[in-house]
Amino acid sequence: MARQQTLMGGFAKEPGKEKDEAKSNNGLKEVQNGKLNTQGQEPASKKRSRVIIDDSDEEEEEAKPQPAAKATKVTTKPEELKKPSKKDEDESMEDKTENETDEEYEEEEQEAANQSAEKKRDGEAVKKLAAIFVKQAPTEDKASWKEGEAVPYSALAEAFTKIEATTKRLEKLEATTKLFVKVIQLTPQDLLPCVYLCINRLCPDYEGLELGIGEGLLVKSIAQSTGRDVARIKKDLEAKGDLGLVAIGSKQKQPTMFKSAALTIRGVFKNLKEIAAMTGNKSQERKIGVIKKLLASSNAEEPKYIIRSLEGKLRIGLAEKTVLVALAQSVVLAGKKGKELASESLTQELEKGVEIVKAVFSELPTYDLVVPTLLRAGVQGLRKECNLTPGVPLKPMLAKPTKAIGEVLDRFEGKPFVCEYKYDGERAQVHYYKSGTGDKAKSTIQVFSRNSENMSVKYPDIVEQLPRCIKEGTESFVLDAECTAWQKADPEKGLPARLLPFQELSRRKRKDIKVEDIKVKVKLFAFDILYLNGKPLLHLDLASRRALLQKSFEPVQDEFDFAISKDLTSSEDIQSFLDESVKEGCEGLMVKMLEGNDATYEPSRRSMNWLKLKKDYLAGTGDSLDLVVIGAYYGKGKRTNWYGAFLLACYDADSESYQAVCKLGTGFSEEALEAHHKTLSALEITTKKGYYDVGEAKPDVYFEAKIVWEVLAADLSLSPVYSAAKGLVDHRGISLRFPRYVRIRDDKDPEDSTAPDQIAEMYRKQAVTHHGGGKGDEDDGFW
Ligand SMILES: Nc1ncnc2c1ncn2[C@@H]1O[C@H](COP(=O)(O)OP(=O)(O)OP(=O)(O)O)[C@@H](O)[C@H]1O
Ligand SMILES: [Mg+2]
Ligand SMILES: [Mg+2]
Repeated sequence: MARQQTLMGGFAKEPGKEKDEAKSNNGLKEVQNGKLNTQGQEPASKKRSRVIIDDSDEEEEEAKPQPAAKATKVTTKPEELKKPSKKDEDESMEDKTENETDEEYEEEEQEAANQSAEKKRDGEAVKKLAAIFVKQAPTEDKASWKEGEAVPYSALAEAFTKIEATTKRLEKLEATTKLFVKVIQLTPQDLLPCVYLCINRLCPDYEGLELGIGEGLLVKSIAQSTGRDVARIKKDLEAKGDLGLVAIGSKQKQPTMFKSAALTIRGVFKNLKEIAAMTGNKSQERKIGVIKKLLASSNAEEPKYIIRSLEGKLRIGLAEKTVLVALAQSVVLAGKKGKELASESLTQELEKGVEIVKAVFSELPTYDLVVPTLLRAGVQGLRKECNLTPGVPLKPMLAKPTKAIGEVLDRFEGKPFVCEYKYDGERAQVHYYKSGTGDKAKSTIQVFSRNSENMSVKYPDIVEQLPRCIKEGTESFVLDAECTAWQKADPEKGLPARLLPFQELSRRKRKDIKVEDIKVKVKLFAFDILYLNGKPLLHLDLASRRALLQKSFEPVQDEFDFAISKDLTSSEDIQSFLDESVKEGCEGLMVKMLEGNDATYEPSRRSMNWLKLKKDYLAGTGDSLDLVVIGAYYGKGKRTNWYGAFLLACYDADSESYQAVCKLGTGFSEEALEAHHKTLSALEITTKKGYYDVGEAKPDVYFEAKIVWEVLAADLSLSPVYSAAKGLVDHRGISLRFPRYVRIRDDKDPEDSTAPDQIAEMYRKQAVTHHGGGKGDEDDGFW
């Protein structure tokens, strides 16, 4: 059966998708041959549809979609942050010198607790779960379907209902693991779509297919499928605030005429993919057609989850990292029965499994390869076969903000570090690999954004320029670099070549770009290398990686260079290097640990081993924030035609909710206000979304959460009005004082906006700095 062979998520056999399917099957074939190598694959060149400023006539459902569980960071529970165990406390007390301040104690305890919290939490969860599984083997649970049959969607909806009903991570993990175990035992080919539905995604980010269907279209679909008026549905939506619930309610009001075939996991997943891929003429009607069918066949809680999946927000509190832990555990558990489960070593085996799956996934973040390999070769096989592979972008390492040079020196405590220019452009992860031999040999260059979006279409000039900087002997690589707007020297006017500000870069078109038409030239500044000639380099320290980087590439005028760097130690030298970087058009410096275990590359982590020191740090909050526009206030006086101010929010990945953080009305030029009005008015929605937590804020209109803005503030304060980071520092939320608009961040998705715990950290740090000095705490990135 064709369907059963397409483990890789390529169920659809529609015209125009053969390439994808070939790619998927190709990946599968290679995995089955016991060799994992995506190098023979075609580059994924599908582009994500995005909202573009000045392009607001795009249809609603074509707007930039937002997947739900795209958690890219860990939010450590506040109670775990604040209360290190008694033992930890005792141990850390021993090291302290007399003259350290209380704030420093707190900061250090917090840092230590934070660093190990995630590991401990996973370890404990695994132990507790093992105990549960020993008592009641998940492998012996009854399933609602038979071996080999397509897994019914109801099995997933039931698991979702359990997961949604609890706030305990352990219970969420247990329900997810049990479902996966059954799927592996009875219908393993459905595991991949099952995992994707749990994280509410359709494919890896770099393939660019996303959910996030607009409210209007969903309302219409519900109306048509249940024979109710659009106006009534909207009324219900205002009352209930959740389209999922509205869908269930509407179905209950509908007379049941005949019973249609039950939905299956693979069927729903295939339909979601089809809907997301529909574009162009009549796509709106076609989408409604598929959604209507899905709703017609759905029962009980199913319509709720279908609608929420389509919206792009599942909101059952199931973070991707929990799904990944469940995946690892279920693979370990699936083959075990009775006695084997009771064995002492089960806990260790589960812990090891989780560790391996997480480590491998951070290097090769694609379920399309990880899931089939796990099914075929188990956890041990996964470690052997799956590694960082050019063609599959990894989540970049991120930096911690600092407020003063003293803080940088404190952090590195005499260990060697390097200061580099912090270029103000766009992050570019450049992949290069060769495939085929002889006449068929070809090399592929791909440029990925910080969101793993394929930017090769936006930057055909990088693709064209790149081969010139590659030295002989460099056969394959993954580079970490910043792509900046660049002005060539003008000898006639006597002007030297120079960096251009970020705004110039954002003027570039995103689609249909021809190299000859490009006005804004770009230059690439490489600062790291993650893979070279067939070998991943993540585990080497930065000093070694840098040496390899410099050995393998050469600067090309106006096209490619290494990030300018200096190994400095004194604060005076750092200060003058910072001033110099700013004079050259940079944002400041990046300061990085150079040697030892703390200098490895940590994918997706906002690490203490990379610090950013920006020119405008020295006053204010230390860093700008990237916030989502969720509402607006009508303008007065000169601004009557446009919005006068906006309601901004941060994104909390754990609760999949947007938390209001401030009202913003300054920093805009008239042109900017006009352009924002054009973009945002197309995103207006009927009522506040259930997942917007706005506290006491009362904007005049709400928007779909799509647009991210960079914002600066004088400082942060506790607020009875706004809900951001509520409970992390205080029972009140945190708000920005004197916020001002800086620019649009179209390289960030709403889910990549500043997180509540970053805001809490900025607030705490500000309080500490008022007392002089103090360290930030480690953020565990995705993990
Ligand atoms: N030498 C460098 N080393 C590392 N990153 C650099 C360097 N020069 C410029 N960058 C850029 O700086 C970014 C980190 O600082 P920045 O404040 O711009 O982050 P951001 O994109 O706003 O994200 P966030 O604020 O979430 O960290 C990197 O992601 C990278 O794009
Ligand atoms: Mg930047
Ligand atoms: Mg930033």
